[in-house]
Amino acid sequence: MADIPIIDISEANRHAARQLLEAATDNGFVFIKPNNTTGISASEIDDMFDLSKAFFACPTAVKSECAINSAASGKNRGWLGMHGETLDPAKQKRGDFKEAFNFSSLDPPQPLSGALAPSRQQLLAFQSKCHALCLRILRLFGVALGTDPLDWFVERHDATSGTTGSVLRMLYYPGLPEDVGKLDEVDIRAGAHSDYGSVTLLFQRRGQPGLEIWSRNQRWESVPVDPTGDTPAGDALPILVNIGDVLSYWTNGLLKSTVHRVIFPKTDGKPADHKELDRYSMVYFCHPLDDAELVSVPSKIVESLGGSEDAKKEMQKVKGLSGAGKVMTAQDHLNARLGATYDLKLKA
Ligand SMILES: O=C(O)CCC(=O)C(=O)O
Ligand SMILES: [Fe+2]
Repeated sequence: MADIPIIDISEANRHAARQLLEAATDNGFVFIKPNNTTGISASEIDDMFDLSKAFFACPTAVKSECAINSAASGKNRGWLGMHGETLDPAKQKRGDFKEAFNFSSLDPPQPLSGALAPSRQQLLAFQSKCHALCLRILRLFGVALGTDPLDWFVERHDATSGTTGSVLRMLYYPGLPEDVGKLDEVDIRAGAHSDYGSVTLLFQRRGQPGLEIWSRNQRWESVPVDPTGDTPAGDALPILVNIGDVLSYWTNGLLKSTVHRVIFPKTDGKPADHKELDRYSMVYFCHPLDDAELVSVPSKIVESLGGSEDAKKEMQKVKGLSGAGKVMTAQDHLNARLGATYDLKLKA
């Protein structure tokens, strides 16, 4: 099991900022203790999972009405069918064994079909609560790093002052679709990748494991669904938070954007073929404003501790994407990353 701490980020915990920073510089993953501070209740999360299940159960023709990257949905919004994305193209022969639905609050509103059609307000409310939680976490990182100003990260995520690539994503990994035949060794539910934005929130379900991280011990370690082991039924599970590439770039690699993947459930070390081993998860990918620049955050701590050799290599890659002499923006970076994992050309 991966070593991922559970942190209480309420005012009552005076050490929250330091604890968050420690986790972020270690494995780059942390659980947030559910309480009133997160602003997201157990029933709101359950309702979202009910909605997700109902949507993915709709006929393909219905889901296709809001297909991802269609002219109607717009870029990176809408429904993505089985194998529609390949998160680790160097390794995978087939795309990810998953379906997804990406929702963003940008104008014009994206089309919603099937079970989602009457639920726009619910999606908007949930995504805005996720964003508020991310801002709280970003504020704490600013405090922990002594950034100048302390809200340097927060200011770059102020959704009232520009557009962003932030997306709420529902994910469905079916047990084992009947038509796939035998699984190949490299077949995977979600290929190894790091997240592209600043902070990611992940909501998981009891009894539906599968997430693994490439830990500081240089091996795959599984991430628990309930890290306390005994969260009472009906209570919210801790929310998983991980650092994305942008927050890593801003901090010269001090905060770790850790590679992770989702594997098929196994019995006796082999992929299981039980239909009941579906996995549903929900992710909020928090991104900075499109025009935010990928530069180092003003912080003495980042100056003195950031800039490991690995981080420098990563930063060079990003600089390579932006072209000579030009500072890359969050939008340039996101477009480059999305373009590598699926076809971004808008279709009719
Ligand atoms: O479903 C999961 O647990 C993780 C999904 C994920 O890592 C992603 O979509 O970026
Ligand atoms: Fe991810």
